[in-house]
Amino acid sequence: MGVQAEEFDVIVLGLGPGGEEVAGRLAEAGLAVAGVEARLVGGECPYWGCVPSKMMIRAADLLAEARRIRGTAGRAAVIPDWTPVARRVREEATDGWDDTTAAARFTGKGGTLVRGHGRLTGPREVLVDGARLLRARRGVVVATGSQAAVPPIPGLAGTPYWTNHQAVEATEVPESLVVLGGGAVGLELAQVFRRFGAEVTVVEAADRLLPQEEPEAGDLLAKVFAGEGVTVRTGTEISRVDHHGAAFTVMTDTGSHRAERLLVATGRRSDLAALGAGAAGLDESAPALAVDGHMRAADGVWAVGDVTGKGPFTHIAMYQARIALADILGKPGPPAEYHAVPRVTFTDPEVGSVGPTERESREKGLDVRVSTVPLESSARGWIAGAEGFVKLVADGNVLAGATVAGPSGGEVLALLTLAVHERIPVERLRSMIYAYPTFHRAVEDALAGLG
Ligand SMILES: Cc1cc2nc3c(=O)[nH]c(=O)nc-3n(C[C@H](O)[C@H](O)[C@H](O)COP(=O)(O)OP(=O)(O)OC[C@H]3O[C@@H](n4cnc5c(N)ncnc54)[C@H](O)[C@@H]3O)c2cc1C
Ligand SMILES: NC(=O)c1ccc[n+]([C@@H]2O[C@H](COP(=O)([O-])OP(=O)(O)OC[C@H]3O[C@@H](n4cnc5c(N)ncnc54)[C@H](O)[C@@H]3O)[C@@H](O)[C@H]2O)c1
Repeated sequence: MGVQAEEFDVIVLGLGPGGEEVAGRLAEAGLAVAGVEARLVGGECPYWGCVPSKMMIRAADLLAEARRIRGTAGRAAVIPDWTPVARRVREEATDGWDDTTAAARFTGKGGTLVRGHGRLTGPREVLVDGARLLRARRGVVVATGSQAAVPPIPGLAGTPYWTNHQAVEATEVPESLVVLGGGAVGLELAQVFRRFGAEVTVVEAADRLLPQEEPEAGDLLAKVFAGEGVTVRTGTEISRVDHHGAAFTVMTDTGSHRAERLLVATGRRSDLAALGAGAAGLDESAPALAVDGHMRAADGVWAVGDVTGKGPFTHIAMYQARIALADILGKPGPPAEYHAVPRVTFTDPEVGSVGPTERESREKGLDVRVSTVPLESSARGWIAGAEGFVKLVADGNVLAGATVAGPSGGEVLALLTLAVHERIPVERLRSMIYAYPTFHRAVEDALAGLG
């Protein structure tokens, strides 16, 4: 190839939450580590994902809470202003989409930051921007994450549609917005922009919102969204998108929707061919890199995070990073377990869930028992007038999965995540004392309902 290779112990390809964690800790352990990053050190989560979106949600939730004052605590005139939200996202969350601090964090640990697009050219070899060849004695950690998957809808390509990037970077609230996709990204952002005054329509191909979660969750969100003035179209196929002047037109099998902006939130994808996975002996036509319990994808190749397809969450990327790290350092602990993966959609009400849904449990042939109680069954839920529910799915005498929808649903979920993770018997959970009057007392009622 004619290019002199630079030698390292480990090359980490992609420095999102997963890659940054492995690379930083390996460097701290004294290994020679090259971290290759095409965009910003920190990845999707801090710059265009979890952190800025939750900052936007926090602001939108404050507006909603203020609007609840009427009839309960007096009167409040609520005047939304996006300026402080955009400022916080720019200044506090993302540093103006500048990763100087994050890069210094990595290099301060002794890592070598290599900026550019890396491509595997062998199991232990990465070529950056076609010019700089890196070779790893121990191996490569692939942590290249995922990007917005844009469906091949006629007319869509070439229009100035938004993905999560432009939505998070927005300095103004659009007058109107069509959101394609009723998953976590679409629903969280739809609710934010609606609460700040946009006319919002959500178009979801499946027959309900959040189709990967319990049907009760999607039904509840559809009801709440309708109450807030969001138009929800489920079971809807999009046939074409046009963009003329300052407006999009989204044509569907049930009618068309016009809006100033169009947000595509139809899932994520990892492009294994673009990172040269085949050169490392990996199947680059697969949707994700297959890994074993210690994150090994092949001899001398580990993979962590979204690219593994085990759950597109920052907590999964960081969990896997710790496991890969131990394996690379020759101190492997227990293999990864995925029976108790928690996930939270930060809509209001929040939907937190862990383990399989009822349907998935039945498909797996588990000994399924189900109990669902409304959140109002807890005194606090009733006092707060909170909409939501707790749904438990038991497999015999242990919980396989659970969903909590309501205020702080993701926080209440913690006790159920522990129960599922540790396979605590239902009888033992029933014998526990639940503080009065908390939202989580609904869990006690739901346990009683398991029979
Ligand atoms: C709007 C939104 C909100 C979200 N909210 C949450 C949330 O609340 N909670 C949660 O747990 N998760 C959330 N997620 C998901 C979370 O952001 C991801 O699961 C997480 O960022 C994945 O981390 P990762 O390390 O696998 O990869 P990423 O964060 O995707 O980072 C991968 C990095 O690799 C770089 N890269 C890719 N290919 C190459 C290459 N060939 N060469 C060099 N560099 C490369 C990229 O530039 C990127 O910086 C959200 C996602 C979105 C889009
Ligand atoms: N709070 C969180 O932890 C959080 C927040 C945001 C995103 N994420 C993760 O990031 C990932 C990506 O989120 P997402 O919401 O983009 O993906 P998703 O897969 O969760 O949802 C995408 C939705 O788009 C629908 N869809 C697909 N093609 C469509 C089409 N042509 N027309 C209409 N609808 C279509 C799907 O049926 C699905 O409901 C998710 O897996 C999510 O878990 C997590």
